[in-house]
Amino acid sequence: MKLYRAALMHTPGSPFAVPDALQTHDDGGLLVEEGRILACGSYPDLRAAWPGAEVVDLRGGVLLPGFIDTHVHYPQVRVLGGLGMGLLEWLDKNTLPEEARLADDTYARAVAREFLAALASNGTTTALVFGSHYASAMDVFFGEAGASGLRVVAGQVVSDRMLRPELHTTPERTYTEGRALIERWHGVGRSLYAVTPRFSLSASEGILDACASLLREFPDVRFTSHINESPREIETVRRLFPEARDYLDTYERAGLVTRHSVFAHNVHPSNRELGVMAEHRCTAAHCPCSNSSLGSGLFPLRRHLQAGVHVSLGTDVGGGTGFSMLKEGLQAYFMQQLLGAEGEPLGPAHLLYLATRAGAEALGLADLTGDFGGGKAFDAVYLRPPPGTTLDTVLRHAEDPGRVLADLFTLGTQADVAQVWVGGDVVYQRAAASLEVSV
Ligand SMILES: Nc1nc2[nH]cnc2c(=O)[nH]1
Ligand SMILES: [Zn+2]
Repeated sequence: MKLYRAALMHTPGSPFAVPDALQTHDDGGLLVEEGRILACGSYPDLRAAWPGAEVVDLRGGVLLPGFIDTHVHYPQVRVLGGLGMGLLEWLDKNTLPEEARLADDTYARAVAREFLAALASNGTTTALVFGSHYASAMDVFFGEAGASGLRVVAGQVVSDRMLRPELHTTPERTYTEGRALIERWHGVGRSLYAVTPRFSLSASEGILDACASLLREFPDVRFTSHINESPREIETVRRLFPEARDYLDTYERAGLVTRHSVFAHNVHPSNRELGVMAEHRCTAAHCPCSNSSLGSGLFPLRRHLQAGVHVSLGTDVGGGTGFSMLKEGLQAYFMQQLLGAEGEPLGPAHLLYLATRAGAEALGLADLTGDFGGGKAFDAVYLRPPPGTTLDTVLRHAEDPGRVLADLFTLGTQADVAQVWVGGDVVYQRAAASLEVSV
């Protein structure tokens, strides 16, 4: 039994629903046994109640629940930085040529390792991962994900039009390869499967129906895709699906809008779409860095909240600008500021919730991870800025926990991530002298 001692913060509730959702302990303790949290509270109280527990002294930094990235592309880590393009040009010129390279398993393995290492070193402990178009690259990915210790929900991406021929499949292969991957990997270790048509623009009704068949056969499997990202994309989908009422309807008619569905972006939704999403309790994964970089638009967070649609956060690497969920939270804040009177004012508690607990809820994993509640897995990120950095200076002068959290989102980077745990296992440790001091 270990007692981790640090300043700690988490959001067991939603700050969009309750005013005191942020819980903090300046001198906090987390009691952990076999990777599970037994208790979370003030260190002196826990120390008195469990005097025999081994103390891990992490004072000087802040312990947060591990970040949960609900939209990130495994094959795109090497093509980050493709600036100056809108979505469709960016896919065509920057991204799809790289995705085709994952036909080679050796290449795919190197990319998978880089990708998983980047998640862990940024403090992300759970990710909903858009996969590769190649089934063999997904076998490689799930193998590497198991070795990394991270929680991943991932699936083979499927498309049968409008991309490039080597990335296209058929409804039949969608079903047979998807089924084989689910049987091999869903529920194995910390991995789950997500059925993943790329977007309706590149999917025939046949492909969407094959995806629905998989979901009917494996009801516990998750679903993810893109929606309502850029005006040109939306217009093309309208032309490709003349019968559909709107973009969501292309998925809805196939039976793909469920509690297990996570739709990335949704920057330009209609009120009807928001109503249906709320009714089916699916999630919009907001990706503010990507929406800014690709010029997709300003996410209408308030309209989602007013309609009752659940919202989580994603980095959308490589349309986004990196793996940091701290940066993503800050960009979400910026975009609501830029919306003026239509923006939803976000405080640090909202940013922490969006980066952690909201993702766990989106993925149906809120009983397992996303906050430090008793019985949950010890999935955590320890942020400790190197001495002399601006964040280090600012934190020394922060007057209350809310301000500490705001400072972490404003100034925190990958360099401030000192250690990361999943289920009590260390999955990342910054190269330095050991931070664990047992007393
Ligand atoms: N941002 C983003 N949008 C997409 N829509 C279809 N594919 C993609 C992708 O790879 N990135
Ligand atoms: Zn994406």
